[in-house]
Amino acid sequence: SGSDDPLISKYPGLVSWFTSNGGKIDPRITIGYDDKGIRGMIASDGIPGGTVLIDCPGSLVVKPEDTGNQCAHVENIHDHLKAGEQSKWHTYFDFDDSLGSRVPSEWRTDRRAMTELQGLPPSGQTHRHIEWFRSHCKAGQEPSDLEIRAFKIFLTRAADMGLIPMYDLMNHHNGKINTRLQKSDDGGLLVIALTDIAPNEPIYNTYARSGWESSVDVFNTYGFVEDYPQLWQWGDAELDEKNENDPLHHFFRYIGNKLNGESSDLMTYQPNSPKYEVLVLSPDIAALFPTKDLVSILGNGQRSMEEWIDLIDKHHRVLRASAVSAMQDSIKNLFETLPTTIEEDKMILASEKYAMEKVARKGRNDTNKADVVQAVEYRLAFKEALKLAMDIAQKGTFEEDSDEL
Ligand SMILES: C[S@@+](CC[C@H](N)C(=O)[O-])C[C@H]1O[C@@H](n2cnc3c(N)ncnc32)[C@H](O)[C@@H]1O
Repeated sequence: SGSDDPLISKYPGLVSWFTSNGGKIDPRITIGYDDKGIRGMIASDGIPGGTVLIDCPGSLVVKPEDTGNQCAHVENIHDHLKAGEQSKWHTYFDFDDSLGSRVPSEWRTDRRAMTELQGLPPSGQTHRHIEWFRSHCKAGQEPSDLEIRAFKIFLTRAADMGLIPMYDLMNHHNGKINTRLQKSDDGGLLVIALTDIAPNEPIYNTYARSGWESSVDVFNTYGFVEDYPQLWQWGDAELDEKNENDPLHHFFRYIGNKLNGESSDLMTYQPNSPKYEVLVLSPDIAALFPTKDLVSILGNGQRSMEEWIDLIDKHHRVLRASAVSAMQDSIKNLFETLPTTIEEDKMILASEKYAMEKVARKGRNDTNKADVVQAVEYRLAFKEALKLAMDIAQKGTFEEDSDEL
C-alpha cells in the first residue's frame, strides 16, 4: 500500500466522481489490502448495523439496453473501455484491477495448471466461462485483448443488474459477511450494514448465496479458494447411475423422508444438491450431505460455531448410515486416483510459491507459475475437506438402516 499505489490513491477521485453523479457512500469507508494482500473495502471507523453504506443510483449502473442479454453486457463494457475518457464511467474503469488476478478461464490449456487439479472438479470445466463467451457472444471468433478484459470484468465484478460502482469493491466472505443488499426504486442498489462493523474490519459481500454456488464454483469463476464456510461438491460414476435410476435418490439420505403415494409431501429434508457434498466450518467441523435448510444462511448472515455444532449434530442424526458409507467409498476411491498426498501437496505448494516469488523479485510476473500455485492451493483445500469428511464419517454415529441406498 502507500500513497504512490494507484490502486489505493485513486480512491478519493472515484468517490468524487461517484458523489457528483448522484451516488452516496459512507465517509467511514476506505480501500486497503487485507492480510492476504487482496485489495478491498474496509471500514476506517466503527459503523453501526443498519447504516446505508452505499447508495448507487440506477443512472450509474453500467448496463446495456437489453439487460437480459449477457453478451450485450460484455459488449457494453467493451464499448466503454474503448471510449476511454469519453465514457461517463472512465474514472470507474480506471480503478478496476481485474488484470491483477487470474481465473481458471485464463489458464493456458497447454500448461501445467490444468493437470495440477489432478482430475478434481472443476477439471474439464475450467474454461467453461470463456468458451461460453467465445461460442455464444463471438460466434467462435477469437476475442481481442480488450474484449477479454471486458469479459473478465463482467465475470468477476458484475451483479445481475450490471456493473455497480463501489458495490464491486467488496470482497467475498460467507463467514464474516456484514452487508445486505436492497434494490432501489430507480433501478439502483443500496448496500446496508448487516451487523455493527468495527474499525479496520473489511466490508464483505457474498458471491455464493444460500448454497447455490459451491467453493468449486467460486474457484472456477473468481480464482480463489474461499475461507470457511466452504461447500465442496463432487460426483462419481456410481452416484450418476443412482441418480439416473431414481431422480429422488438423494432425498432418501435422510431418515424421515417418505414418498406419500404419488406425491412427495413427506419430503421434510431437502438435500442441497444431488452430489456428494460437504459443508466445512473449520479444520475439524463439517456437515456431510447438508440440506438446503442448513446452508440457507450462507451469504445471508453469520452463525456462531456453537450454533453450527448444535445444528450439525441434529443434522447428522437424520443421516442414514448407508448414505454416509457411500460417501466414504467415493472418497476412498477418489484418494486412490490422486497422485499426491496432502502432506506432499503442502511441500509442493511451498516450493512452487518460492519459485514464483524468486522470479517476481527479478521483476517478472510469471502467470503460468501463479496459475500452478493457485491450482495446488485449491486441490490441497479440497483434499483436506475430503479427509475431514472421511474422519467424520468414521467417527460419527448415523442412523442405521436396513435398506441399501
Ligand atoms: C468484485 S471484485 C472485489 C474487489 C476487488 N478485490 C478489487 O479490489 O477491485 C472480485 C475479485 O476480488 C478478488 N476477491 C474477492 N474476494 C476474495 C477473497 N475472499 N479471496 C481472494 N480474492 C478475493 C478476486 O480476484 C475476485 O475476482
